[in-house]
Amino acid sequence: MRIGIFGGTFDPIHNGHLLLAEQCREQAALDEVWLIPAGSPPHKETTGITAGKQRREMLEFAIAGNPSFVIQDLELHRDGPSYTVDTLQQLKESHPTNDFFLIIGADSVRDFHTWREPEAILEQAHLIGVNRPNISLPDLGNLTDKLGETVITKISWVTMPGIDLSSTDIRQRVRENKSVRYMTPRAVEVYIHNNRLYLD
Ligand SMILES: Nc1ncnc2c1ncn2[C@@H]1O[C@H](COP(=O)(O)OP(=O)(O)OP(=O)(O)O)[C@@H](O)[C@H]1O
Ligand SMILES: O=C(O)c1ccc[n+]([C@@H]2O[C@H](COP(=O)([O-])O)[C@@H](O)[C@H]2O)c1
Repeated sequence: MRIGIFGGTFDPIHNGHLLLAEQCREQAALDEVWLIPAGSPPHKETTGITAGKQRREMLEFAIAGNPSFVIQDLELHRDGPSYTVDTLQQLKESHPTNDFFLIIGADSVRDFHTWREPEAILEQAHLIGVNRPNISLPDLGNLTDKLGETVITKISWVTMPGIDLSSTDIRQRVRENKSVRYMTPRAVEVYIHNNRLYLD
C-alpha cells in the first residue's frame, strides 16, 4: 500500500490540514493517509500544548466517516521529542511492505535540513511538499548542501488551493471569542467549546 504520513501538533486540526491531506491522497494516488499527532513536537515550545488525548480526540471527530484517513498515535505513547526518523522506523518495522510518503507543508520543507537525520528519513520515505500561503516555495540549497543533489529526486510537490489558516489563528480567535466556524469541522469546534480549550 502507498501510505501518506502526515504528522503535526494538530492543536487543533483545521481545514487547511484536512484539505492538504485529501489533495495529497488524490494527487499522489495514496491508499491511505495516516495522521500522526506529535507527542512532543521537536521544534516547538511544548509548554501549553493541549494534552495529546484531546488533540487525538479532535482528530477523531475531524476524520469521522472517512476510511482513507487513519490516526496512528504511536508518538503519543513514546517519551521524549517526537522525531520523525524514529516514527518512520517504527512504522517500517510494523508494516514492512508499505511505501511511505512523508507529507509536509512548505514551512516544514524549508526547515527540513534542520530535522534529526533527514538523510535517514529520506531512505525510508519519499517526501511530498505542499504549498502554504505566505511561505514561498523554498529553495532547497540547504538540503542539497547537506545531502547532495540526488536528494531532489526524493521530493515531489502537491499543489492545493491555498488555505490561509493555522492552529495559532484558531487558538487566538477562540481566546478572543471570535468565530472559528468553517475553519475547522463543526464537531471540532463544538469539542473546543465543550472542553473550554484555548481560553487562557
Ligand atoms: N494552512 C496550511 N496549508 C498548508 N500546510 C499546512 C497548513 N497548516 C498546517 N500545515 C502543515 O501541516 C503540518 C502540521 O502543522 P501544525 O499542526 O503545526 O499546524 P499549524 O497550523 O502550522 O500549527 P501552529 O499554528 O500551532 O504552528 C506542517 O507540515 C505544516 O506545514
Ligand atoms: O524529526 C524532526 O527533527 C522534526 C522536526 C520538526 C518537526 N517534525 C515533525 O513535523 C511535523 C509537523 O511539526 P509541527 O511542529 O509543524 O507541528 C510533526 O510530525 C513533527 O514531529 C519533526
